Amino acid sequence: MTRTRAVTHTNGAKRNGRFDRFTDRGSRREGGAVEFQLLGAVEAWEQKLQLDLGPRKQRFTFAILALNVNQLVPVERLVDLTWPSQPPRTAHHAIHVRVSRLRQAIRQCRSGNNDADIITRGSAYMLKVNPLSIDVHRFRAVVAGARQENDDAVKVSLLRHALAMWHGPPLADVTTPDAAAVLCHGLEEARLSALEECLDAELRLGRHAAVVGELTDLVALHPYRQRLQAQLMLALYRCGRVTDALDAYRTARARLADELALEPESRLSDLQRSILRADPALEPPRAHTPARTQLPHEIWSFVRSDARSEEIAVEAHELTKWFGARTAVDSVSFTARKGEVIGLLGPNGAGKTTTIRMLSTLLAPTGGDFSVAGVPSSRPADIRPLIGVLPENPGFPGHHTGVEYLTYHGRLFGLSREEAVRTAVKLLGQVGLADAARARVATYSRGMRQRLGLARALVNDPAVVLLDEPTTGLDPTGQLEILTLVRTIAETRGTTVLLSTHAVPEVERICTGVLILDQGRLISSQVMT
Ligand SMILES: Nc1ncnc2c1ncn2[C@@H]1O[C@H](COP(=O)(O)OP(=O)(O)OP(=O)(O)O)[C@@H](O)[C@H]1O
Repeated sequence: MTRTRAVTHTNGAKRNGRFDRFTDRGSRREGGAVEFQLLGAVEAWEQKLQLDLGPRKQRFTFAILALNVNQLVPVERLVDLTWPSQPPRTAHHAIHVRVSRLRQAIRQCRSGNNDADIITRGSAYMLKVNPLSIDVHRFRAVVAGARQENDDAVKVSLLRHALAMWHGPPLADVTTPDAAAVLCHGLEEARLSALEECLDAELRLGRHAAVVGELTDLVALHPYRQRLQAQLMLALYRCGRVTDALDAYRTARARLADELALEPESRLSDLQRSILRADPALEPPRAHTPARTQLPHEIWSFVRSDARSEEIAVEAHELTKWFGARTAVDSVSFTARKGEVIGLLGPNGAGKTTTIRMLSTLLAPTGGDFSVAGVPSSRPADIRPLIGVLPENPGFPGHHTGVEYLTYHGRLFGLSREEAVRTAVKLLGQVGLADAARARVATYSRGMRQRLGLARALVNDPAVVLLDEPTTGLDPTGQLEILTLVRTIAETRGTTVLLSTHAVPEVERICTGVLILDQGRLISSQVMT
């Protein structure tokens, strides 16, 4: 028997990277604190339950109090903001009623860690709560924390986490964009700056291929932001698309001249000159050495899903499978902990798929056993809700749209129709398929289908994701996209990933540990540094 423990990171970014970019509610951690959302629709959530904050105008009042959390807001100010031109005679009374109802709603769910309350002082109101339970304030705190980070991988994960708190324009369902812009002064600029910083860090990490598409879209949306233009030029250049990089410069310069009568900033013109002379300084950096996060504990504890990095997610004990006289998997034992990405590496016929299929409960082991999140393999029906699986050749019904397909799977896991649709839309956004959500799967490329398969594997918010050769058949860009997604899933959700592959570079790129199989036996295990 070979007994292996594929753990003990030296990689601080991966070990600490349990921020829940993919669980869009940071509050879904233990303790049941309520999370208030202003970035998009104005909502309140306690775990997976939505708290009713009342009709639109009542939620608008709440939004003002939440933006000014722990500060007294005079009722006059609430009246002015609610009725900018001519308040009705009953305005004060109306605000009073709204605040009373909001107070009731908030107090109703004062379970667990929720200590939110609205207090009255004279003719002013104050929402009293930890500011980090409000997404706007948490966004700013996480971005500020990310700026202190020296490790670009951690910086990127934090910034992506912060950016994923945005579900739409601030206060989207309670007021007009103009009024929201006045109330949320500087917030959109803060979002764009965070995005630019994140993309700079991605480029420093050598992830130009992964971000070039995102940058192309961003430049189209924000044609006058020269930092984005420069990032796009650099990404294109590093992808070997020198002509496109120079075209991007020409387009930017022409647009600035025609529409704003401006010359490009030196960052653009210098970059263009560097590209023309193939300056070696533009080459992508070498692999980076991660450092420990420096995020302050208070913010960190709001960001990551939990601190139990030693929690065992999968434990296999002498796992064995025979097919007749053939031994496909032979006494394989290992442990994988929460948030690890473990590569199952080996040549054809090594037993990778059979191992994945046993852990997926599709095949019963001939010998040995395993557990997932503490549930033993003798209870496969209880394991299934804890895992997400992307098989080697997943079948997709081409006539369904992406959103229909994921909604269907969400329903299979017991989500209400509304929850299933919401989950489907959220996951499609997270795997980069938002634009294709309503297109039929038959029209998806192979890379898009693999991303859809990953989204499907996440529908039930699993503790463990099992991926069988997820990059097979993809071009290098598609491979990189899938690998980046897989790493992000582990870093942001704390999900444990077991991934089978033939490819050593894939393991080197994203795995925290590797199990090497040959002829069914575990011949080596290593922690990746
Ligand atoms: N259903 C089956 N019936 C009989 N033999 C099987 C079956 N499934 C797998 N095997 C055998 O078990 C061994 C391990 O196969 P497995 O598919 O797990 O390997 P693998 O490492 O995933 O290979 P590949 O990289 O080619 O997918 C092989 O010798 C294979 O022929």
